[in-house]
Amino acid sequence: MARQTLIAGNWKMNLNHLEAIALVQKIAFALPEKYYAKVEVAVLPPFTDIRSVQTLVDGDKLLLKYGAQDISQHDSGAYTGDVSGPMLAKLGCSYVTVGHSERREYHGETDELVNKKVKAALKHGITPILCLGEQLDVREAGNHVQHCTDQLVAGLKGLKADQVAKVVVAYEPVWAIGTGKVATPADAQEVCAALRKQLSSSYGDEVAATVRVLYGGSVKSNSIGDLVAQDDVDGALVGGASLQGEEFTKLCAMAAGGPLP
Ligand SMILES: O=C(CO)COP(=O)(O)O
Repeated sequence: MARQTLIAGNWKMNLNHLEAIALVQKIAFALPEKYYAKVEVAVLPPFTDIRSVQTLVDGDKLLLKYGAQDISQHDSGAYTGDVSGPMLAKLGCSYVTVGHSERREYHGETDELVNKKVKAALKHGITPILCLGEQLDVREAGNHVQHCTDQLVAGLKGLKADQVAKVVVAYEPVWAIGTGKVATPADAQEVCAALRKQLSSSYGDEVAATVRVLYGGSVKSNSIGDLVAQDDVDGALVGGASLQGEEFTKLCAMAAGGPLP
């Protein structure tokens, strides 16, 4: 089965719940339902917005999916500030990003913790979007492919093939995040193809052909088309451009092959 393109908007720490409602309404209004047949669209708001987004999506039967930006490795207990898989599942979250470079950098998340969080998401029926990617110095040294495949192997450690088949992988080179420097389609393809090859050698061709591999880093409506045209790029994890209704809608439409709504 062909992999369906996924565009996920990572809002990061932006927009309160009222602003979240306004943005989701804007997307729902501007992106006609026919586009959802070609592209799956998800938003990943801050925790405080999820309930409001859920109410809107359920109430208006929107085709838009939603999820969270982090998940605790624990199910419940004395873990101040954490939010658990059961809580996110109860809110109808379809996706959760795990191991985003900002969490690795600012919250000291290690591959080991990221691996636990991937397992926590799967345990509660939430699709983890396993984020990985190299810093600029790693790329300049020519070690980016090895770095990314190592992070993939570590993030999936201990999972069975049928579990891996449910994971989404997001290649986000750190030097491209929030910098306006989008990777070239060929650069994105190089790493995404290497990740798929790694999946194939660890879990078999069928799993490798099922897992969606996204690209993230300064993706805009004018760059998404050439990125998703690559064989191994199955969509994008979008930061800044996902905060603007019109631009995000345009980006989703372009990912669906157009035309603009
Ligand atoms: O980190 C990102 C998505 O997770 C990318 O952010 P930008 O699209 O703002 O570069």
